Amino acid sequence: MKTLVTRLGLSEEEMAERKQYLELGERDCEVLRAMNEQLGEHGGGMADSFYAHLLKYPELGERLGDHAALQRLKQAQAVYFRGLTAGRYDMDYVEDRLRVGVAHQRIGLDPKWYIGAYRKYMSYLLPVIHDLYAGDRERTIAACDALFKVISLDMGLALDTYFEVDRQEILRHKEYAEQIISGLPAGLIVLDEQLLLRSINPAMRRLLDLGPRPLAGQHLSAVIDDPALADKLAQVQGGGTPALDILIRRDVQGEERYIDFHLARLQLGASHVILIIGGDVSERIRARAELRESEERFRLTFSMAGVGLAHLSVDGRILRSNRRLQDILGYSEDELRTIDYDEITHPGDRGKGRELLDRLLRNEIESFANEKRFRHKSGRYVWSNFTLSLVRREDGSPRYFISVIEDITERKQTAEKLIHLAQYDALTQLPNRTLLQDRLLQAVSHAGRNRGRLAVLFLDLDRFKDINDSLGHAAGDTMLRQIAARLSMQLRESDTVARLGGDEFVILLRDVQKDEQVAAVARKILDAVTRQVTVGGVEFMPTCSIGISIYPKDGRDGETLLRNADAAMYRAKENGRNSYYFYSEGLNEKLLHRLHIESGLRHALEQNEFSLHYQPQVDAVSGEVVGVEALLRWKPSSGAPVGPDEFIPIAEETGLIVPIGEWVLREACAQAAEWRRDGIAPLNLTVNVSLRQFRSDIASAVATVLRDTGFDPRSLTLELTESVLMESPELVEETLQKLKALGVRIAIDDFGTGYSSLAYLSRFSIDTLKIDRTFVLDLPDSRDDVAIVKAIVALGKALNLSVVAEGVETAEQADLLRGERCDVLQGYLFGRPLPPQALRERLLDARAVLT
Ligand SMILES: Nc1nc2c(ncn2[C@@H]2O[C@@H]3COP(=O)(O)O[C@H]4[C@@H](O)[C@H](n5cnc6c(=O)[nH]c(N)nc65)O[C@@H]4COP(=O)(O)O[C@H]3[C@H]2O)c(=O)[nH]1
Repeated sequence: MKTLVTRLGLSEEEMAERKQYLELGERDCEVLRAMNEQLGEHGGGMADSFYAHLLKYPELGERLGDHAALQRLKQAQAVYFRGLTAGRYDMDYVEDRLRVGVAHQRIGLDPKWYIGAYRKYMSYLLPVIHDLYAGDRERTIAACDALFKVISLDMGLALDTYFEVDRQEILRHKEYAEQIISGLPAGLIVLDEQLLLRSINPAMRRLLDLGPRPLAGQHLSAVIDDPALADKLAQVQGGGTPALDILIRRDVQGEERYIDFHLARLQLGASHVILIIGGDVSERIRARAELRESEERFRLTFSMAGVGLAHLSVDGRILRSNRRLQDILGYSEDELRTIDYDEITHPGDRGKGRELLDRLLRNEIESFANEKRFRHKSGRYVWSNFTLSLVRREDGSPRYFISVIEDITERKQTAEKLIHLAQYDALTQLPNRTLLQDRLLQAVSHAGRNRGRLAVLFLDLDRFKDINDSLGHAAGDTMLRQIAARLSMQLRESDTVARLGGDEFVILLRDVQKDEQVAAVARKILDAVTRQVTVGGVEFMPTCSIGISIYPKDGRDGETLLRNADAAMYRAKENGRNSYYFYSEGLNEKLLHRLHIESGLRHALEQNEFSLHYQPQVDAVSGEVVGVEALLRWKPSSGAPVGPDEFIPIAEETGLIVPIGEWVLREACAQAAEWRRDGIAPLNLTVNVSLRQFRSDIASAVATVLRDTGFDPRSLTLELTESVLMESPELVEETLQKLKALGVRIAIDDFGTGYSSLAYLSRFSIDTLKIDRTFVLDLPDSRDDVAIVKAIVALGKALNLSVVAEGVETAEQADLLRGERCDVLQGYLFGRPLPPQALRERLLDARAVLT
């Protein structure tokens, strides 16, 4: 109550002022006090009649409550009436009055009822007063006047209470509304018709960055000055549109902000207000812009991507495709829409990835990739790296697939080429050693499982090195290609012909039953190879040697089979070339021995392991030594001497004979020159020249040696075998002419053992024929040999050639040869090949005997 008193400003002074204004003085108080005592007996009746009147109005009845409440009210009313005329109107009185006012206001007793009740009180009291003062006009008027004054004071207080309580109520509502408005997340401005701000909430202040400054009464343009808004406001003012939306971009503290304003008109009686509700939608706008941007980015990435991209429906139709995919597959976007991938997938790749696709659909993997071939519109196939991923809806159900197709055709082709290069021989296109080993492995394990047999044929061309050396590599290559083609034609699909390198080929025959069968194939191959080839304009009759090993008896793995076939091939070569040979145990030892010799030979020259022996040649008639034949000896530092019959063919094959032969020539010429200087009569020096040497520009080698040693060319005879002369006639003729031009003589060794025609004897400028010792051996007993010897000597005489017989071991042989007019004899009968010193002594001795 004290608060109410304070709020109403009812201080002592105020009350004094009110009383003064109502002219309520002490005299009135005395009148009222005097009356109060006499009114005492009317208190109850007054309250009864008062309430009886009130209860006539049902609306009031409800408010006054039940009987008990009514009794309490009546008593309170009686106290009130007594207080009214008690004559003490101090602050306690004021509080009492206010209390009653508050109680009335609370039960909803409007002032009209209150004032009406006073009227009832007054109407009751006036006759009572009249009776009380028994017509004393002055006292009656004084009492009524005092009563009016105090009632007016009371009413004033009651009305103040009503107003104040109402005001408080209104203030509470207002505060409530303001709390709601200021708590709103949306900004709110209320404008009057003149667009002056009535209120603005904190959210709007924040939106517009206005701070706390007072704004009420200011024009809207002071806070938002935007023509678009002004335009919309005009529409809302006009009343045509009840609500409008507008988006405004503002710069707030350097930051771009978007505010969505919602304008509404609110009619309040005859006037109206305008509500502006605003919200910051920057995030939404930004998100939308970002989404648009990202969609644009995606669109660009999709269409410009360097790989083929497509969106596929869950049932596999192409919904959308990019440019690259259209290029890769050769279809337009519209055409692709009518195609599903399966249709254009290579039949061999169709089921590929099915399991992965199921896993993708079951959400076990996010994507998968595999390599597939797709049919280009032109019909050709394109190799692709195909990746598929799945885009799902929010509920997890499949929405569409994204496929990425990368054209890897070129990469695949390169890889295939590389594989081909790695497995095939570039020159002949035959499988190379790697692929052969693979096939061997397969064949061996297949044969092992099926108790089968297979054959490995190791083939080496005879004298291929000579072709390479004399005609060059291009010619050699042509030859190899031709041989490769011939070999391939001889074999079945299931067999393999491989080239190991150089002139070595290997043939793998599967499912062979008997050795005869293999031998038949080997013969067929020999026949196929031995057919004339024209290489570099020169005609050749190639031959080859074949070594054969059989699984399982000659080896249980590819490597052993190859090694043993190789060993057998060497044996075939030793057997006279153009033949085949089956591997047998012990062959490897021979091969090892051969390899041993070969490696020893490579160092023999520099290790000074060679020496020369000289075998005398005597005049058949006088018995005088007229010449010597230089014969090569090799004593490896690490072992026993090796005979020339053994190492010369190897030196020949490996080409080592060229430097070795040159050494022989130089050594022999130097030796003979030395003997000459020692005073030994001029001797004819015979030096053997092999085919290989002959081809390697022998003429210039001889010229150099002769110049260096100063040996007389006319005393030098080069001994060639018939096989040298069987070489290409042009080459032989040209070389022989060069040699003749140097002044050296030419002898044919082993005459009669070869197959060549006799024509070359006259065609080439041959000086000497040497009768092979095989014809001498059985003289004079063998009539055939006697006949041959006679024929050779006769031929030599007819062609004006000197004839030498070698291998003369007995006097009978010598007699017969002498009798046939053979010119020179050579053999153990006249002397074995001797080291230079021994020979020197012998020659010096002979000279001593002669002199
Ligand atoms: N049974 C028997 N043999 C006799 C008799 N008189 C000589 N001989 C042997 O017969 C061979 C004669 O040499 P060839 O026919 O040119 O046969 C030579 C020749 O073809 C080759 N050779 C030797 N030295 C050289 C060389 O420096 N260069 C080349 N390219 N080949 C050579 O090696 C072959 C063998 O030479 P050698 O072992 O020294 O064997 C020599 C010699 O020792 C005889 O009365 N009875």
